[in-house]
Amino acid sequence: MFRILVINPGSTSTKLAIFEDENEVLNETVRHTSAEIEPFEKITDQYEFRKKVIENFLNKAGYPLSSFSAIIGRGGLLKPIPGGIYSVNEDMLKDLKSGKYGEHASNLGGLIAYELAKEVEIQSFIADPVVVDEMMDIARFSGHPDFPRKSIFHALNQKEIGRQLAEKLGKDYEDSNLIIVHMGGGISVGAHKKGKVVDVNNALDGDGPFTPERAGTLPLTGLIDLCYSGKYTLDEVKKLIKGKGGFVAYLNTNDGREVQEKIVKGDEKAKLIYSAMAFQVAKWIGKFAAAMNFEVDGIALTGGLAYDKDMMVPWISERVEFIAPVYTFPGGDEERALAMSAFRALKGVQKINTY
Ligand SMILES: Nc1ncnc2c1ncn2[C@@H]1O[C@H](COP(=O)(O)OP(=O)(O)OP(=O)(O)O)[C@@H](O)[C@H]1O
Ligand SMILES: CCCC(=O)O
Repeated sequence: MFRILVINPGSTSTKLAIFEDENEVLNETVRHTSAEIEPFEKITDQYEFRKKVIENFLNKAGYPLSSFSAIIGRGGLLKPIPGGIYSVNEDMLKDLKSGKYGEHASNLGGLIAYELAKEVEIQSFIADPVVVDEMMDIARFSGHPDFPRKSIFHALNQKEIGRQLAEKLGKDYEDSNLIIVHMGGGISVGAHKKGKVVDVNNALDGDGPFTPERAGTLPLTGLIDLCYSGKYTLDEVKKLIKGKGGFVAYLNTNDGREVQEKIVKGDEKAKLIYSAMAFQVAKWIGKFAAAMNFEVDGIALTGGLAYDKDMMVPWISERVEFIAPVYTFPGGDEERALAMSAFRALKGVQKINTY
């Protein structure tokens, strides 16, 4: 029996799971408020904070590190690579630590998996990192050659949910046209055409709907003026867009459930902001339906906000269900997707890639 520890650091949470072969033994989501995260200037500064969360989880669960066969973490901003499982090696560690390809919570997945695995001399992996790139060439244009569009998104969950949605529709993933919307701390909307994510918003880089903690696409001239106003440093502007944008900027929270509670208590501003997010998500779904000539078999809503079946889900669905049937996969299935990659690699039935 293989016992696998799964580490999934998201922008607003750390999700942890223990699998024994294909069976999930434990799964816990530790949520991090914006007040908790804000003091950390860089993602790597969160290393000790997140590692402690994992150690507490293991202590509480009563599983010593030495009882695991392998550790798999969600990764990470790396050079663009094909999907699959990768062992964490020195080159990967260097890129994750330096933030050469950017900063994201999932960079910590590979880093912490490696350090913990080293302590007990077991293998560490990452799988389907956020940089998986299957974009069609026509989608790479932004409008200026200095700014090509990039494929950075919730690849792990989008691929897993794509497969689950295709199965629900009685089709093969490789033979379906799907739109998958992951709504977490960040939001990505992906056009999955015959098993490839041919177009997707860059969820990290001012491209897409606004999110619980990100500004999404902004009016460009206003942003340029702000950059040159002398009021903000470069890091402050970056934080304004990612970390202090979206719900955080409008409502001072990154928690969708808190926004819901405000709405239920009659807060009209909260209702308007929450419905504006649903409106923007629906518009991006329409955009990617056009990217697939409106030949869409199904639409999936997943990520934390897809738990909200009273407001977020119906407010999006009512605008887009004429395109294709809408299904929800609340939360997603990232931990299982990671664990199954590690399981297949340990069994020797999936090739382990070298970064
Ligand atoms: N029942 C719920 N209703 C509404 N919002 C919810 C619910 N449960 C979680 N959320 C919200 O979903 C968001 C977090 O989603 P998720 O856990 O998928 O994100 P994450 O893993 O932190 O980040 P990301 O998925 O972008 O990497 C938060 O705003 C959280 O408050
Ligand atoms: C880039 C995908 C993950 C996120 O939005 O946080």
